[in-house]
Amino acid sequence: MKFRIHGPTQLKGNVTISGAKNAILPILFASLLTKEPVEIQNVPNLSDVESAINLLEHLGVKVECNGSVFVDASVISNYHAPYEMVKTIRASFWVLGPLLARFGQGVVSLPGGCEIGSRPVDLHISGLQKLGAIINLEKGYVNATVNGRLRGAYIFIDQPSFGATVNIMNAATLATGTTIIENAAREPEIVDTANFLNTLGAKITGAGTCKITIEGVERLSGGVYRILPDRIETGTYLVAAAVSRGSVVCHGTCPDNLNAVLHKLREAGAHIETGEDWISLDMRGRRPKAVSVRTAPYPGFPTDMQAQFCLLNLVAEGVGIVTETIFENRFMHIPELSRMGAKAQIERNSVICRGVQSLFGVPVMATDLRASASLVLAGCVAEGVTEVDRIYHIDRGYYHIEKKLRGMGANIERIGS
Ligand SMILES: CC(=O)N[C@H]1[C@@H](OP(=O)(O)OP(=O)(O)OC[C@H]2O[C@@H](n3ccc(=O)[nH]c3=O)[C@H](O)[C@@H]2O)O[C@H](CO)[C@@H](O)[C@@H]1O
Ligand SMILES: C=C(OP(=O)(O)O)C(=O)O
Repeated sequence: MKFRIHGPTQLKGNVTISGAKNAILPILFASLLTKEPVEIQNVPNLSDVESAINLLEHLGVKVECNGSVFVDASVISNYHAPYEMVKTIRASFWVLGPLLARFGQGVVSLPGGCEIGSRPVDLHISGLQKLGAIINLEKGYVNATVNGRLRGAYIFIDQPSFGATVNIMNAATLATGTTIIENAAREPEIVDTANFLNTLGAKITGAGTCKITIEGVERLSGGVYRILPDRIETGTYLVAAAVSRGSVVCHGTCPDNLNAVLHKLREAGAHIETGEDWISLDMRGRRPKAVSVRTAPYPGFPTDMQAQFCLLNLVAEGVGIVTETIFENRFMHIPELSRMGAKAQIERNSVICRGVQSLFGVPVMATDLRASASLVLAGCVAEGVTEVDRIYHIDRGYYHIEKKLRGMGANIERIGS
């Protein structure tokens, strides 16, 4: 499958934002913590969600998708997440905490590295060990058990890892006593996961700050929960308008979760207004100005918006430096954008972007989710035809990107089988 894009187009229009990928995935796995039925609303139709559901079904969970996603984890027949499934979706490592907490056992493949870096899971493992888990690494698998229930503990995470915070917080909901996670990640999706669990009767406070307190409960109930909007999808469509000198209104989003991104877009010359659940951006026909960004844990500038801002700088007026501090190999879009005429120079974990007036269309290869998004947006502003190959990466995290971009006037079609 490829996207074929004819450009350039000044993108203008309205986009409705879907539920957040990085919230639905931890929440789906957290549903394992209760034997009562759970209904999750506003679930984005993404291949990552499909992969997560496949893994839950492999464990014996009943899942029904019918507008909402209904999860019934009353009975589990399997505690084993095989490599074949974990490698397709790294987030599946989040089954470990819930399996241990509710069933006292879990065997999960080590996820290994991926396109953007080595992505270790040592902080997940040491956190679960502090909760009393006995963990052995055997032939690429994490084999974890606990005698009785997990036990609440004080856990200082060496760096504010999103993934480790989720795994430890979820596991601690069913532990005996109180767990404190210090130096916790603060992403809105952590807050969403905590809110979901609290809806089911968990006692989590402090999510969204660097100190999360979890008072363990014996069991969780069922419930209904609505996923928060995707802030990275929102940011991507805002950049789509910015790089094409166009305008967009993103509906059904949460402006408060995008402060760092909106700040940089304003610095780039965008006129931005926000309401309770919408954001509008208007370039008034002007070319963006280059901005320097440095990725950092939330509320800093998100690593998941880094590729899109590289593109912004590469078509902007001036020179911008983009520094990636979270993942060591997240510049795979740069060689592809250079083939489209961009002027970029990678120096260690920074890329110096010298804006050019226009890019030209060529065949390019998507390498990871956000890199793919930057290539698709580049295709929309480039002169001529761009073909973006390997778009399964983009389907992991963007629901119907071609339809949403067509709604903004893009000439983009999905081709091939
Ligand atoms: C800090 C950050 O921006 N995290 C992003 C990252 O979360 P994700 O959970 O993928 O990554 P982490 O937040 O866990 O990683 C942050 C840093 O900690 C390191 N690390 C992590 C776990 C561990 O056990 N050991 C270890 O050394 C990682 O290599 C990385 O350098 O991707 C998610 C999905 O795109 C985003 O929603 C998160 O905002
Ligand atoms: C890197 C991302 O996701 P994942 O952690 O699921 O690979 C992302 O959402 O940009």
